[in-house]
Amino acid sequence: MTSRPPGFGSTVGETPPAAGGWREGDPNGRRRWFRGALPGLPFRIAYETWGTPAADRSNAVLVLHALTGDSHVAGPAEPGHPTPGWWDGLVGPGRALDPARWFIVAPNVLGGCQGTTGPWATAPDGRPWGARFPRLTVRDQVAAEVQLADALGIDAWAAVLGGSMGGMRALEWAVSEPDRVRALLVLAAPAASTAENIALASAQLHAIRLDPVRGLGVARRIAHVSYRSEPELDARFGRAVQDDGRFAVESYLDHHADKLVRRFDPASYVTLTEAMNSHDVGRGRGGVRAALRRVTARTVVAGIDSDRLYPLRRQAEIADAVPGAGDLRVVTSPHGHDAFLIEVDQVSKLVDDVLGTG
Ligand SMILES: CC(=O)SCCNC(=O)CCNC(=O)[C@H](O)C(C)(C)COP(=O)(O)OP(=O)(O)OC[C@H]1O[C@@H](n2cnc3c(N)ncnc32)[C@H](O)[C@@H]1OP(=O)(O)O
Ligand SMILES: N[C@@H](CCO)C(=O)O
Repeated sequence: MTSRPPGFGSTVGETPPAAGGWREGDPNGRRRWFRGALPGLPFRIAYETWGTPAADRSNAVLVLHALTGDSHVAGPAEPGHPTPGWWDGLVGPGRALDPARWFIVAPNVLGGCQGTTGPWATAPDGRPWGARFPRLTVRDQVAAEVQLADALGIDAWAAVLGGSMGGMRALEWAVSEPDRVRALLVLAAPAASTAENIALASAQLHAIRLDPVRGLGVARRIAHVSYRSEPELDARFGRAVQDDGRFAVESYLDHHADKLVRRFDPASYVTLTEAMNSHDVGRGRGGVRAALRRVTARTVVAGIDSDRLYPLRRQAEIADAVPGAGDLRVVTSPHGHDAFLIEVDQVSKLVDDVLGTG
């Protein structure tokens, strides 16, 4: 964790949280908070759980969300939370994550804006953190989640599951805390963010620094193109033009931008994007391959055949280096990176295999 360079984010973090943000309160009666501290950063983590912990906590599964996700893995849209659970189809009786068997824990990431401490929150001096919020790494985020596990009495997770940014944290958990992760699913995530990932993020960060609110919309448009595949966009929208004169694909991106701006904090988006840029499990550990050899979890690594953000070779690298990981698993989908949210049947099968319930 480092403080920001002088001048960083002069326009970032001064915006009030967007109206309707799911930052406070307990709208679904399941959200809980844990208070912890990293050096210079007292924090709270909002989390939701499903199911009942076994006396020895041996049935605990950690589910980690992606960039704009949160603790609401399952359940309907709610007041203040305009989207249903992001893996709603995976949680429930008879589903891959059955609360009758598993104690499912889903925290909102450190630096996020859906209940957990982020730049939107109040600093110890009583003023909003804003642009003073420390720069976080994925390792800091996992360190905070380790404190949550300690508080819940979970010595080792039966499984840690994550897609995209959640997959980065899942992998970091398995590398930094190998004794505490018995099984691991890394889905559509890399061992380290690549030059292209950082380049795409750079354009998004510049947009937000120019104008936090409109910039967040631009950032989402840039990002969303990378979340879908070129053939899909072509097949769905082609060159169609709407009555209002916009290309249909422009209108589609406008829609996703508007939705995100209404529910997400620009400064959190910056914090989380910078954390993803920091992601490199090999840093200070002798490189990626050496770091991945630390993993002792029963591991399933999966990618999506149409993912252009984290192409399959990024997951092949992980599957190749993690001891006993076996072959890379491939989710077949036209939808690109977002398939980790969309292809519920295929992802359920992966979760079954990780949990040994398939
Ligand atoms: C990790 C996380 O979990 S984040 C939380 C969930 N994720 C998000 O909200 C991220 C943003 N959304 C997405 O990434 C995707 O919508 C997913 C992955 C959730 C779902 O993907 P899909 O089912 O393929 O939805 P798709 O991307 O086609 O978007 C559908 C929306 O676009 C709208 N849309 C489609 N075509 C157009 C168009 N030409 N003009 C305007 N809007 C359009 C639809 O009306 C629909 O709107 P709604 O979501 O408000 O109902
Ligand atoms: N749609 C996903 C993509 C990033 O993985 C999100 O918004 O979190």
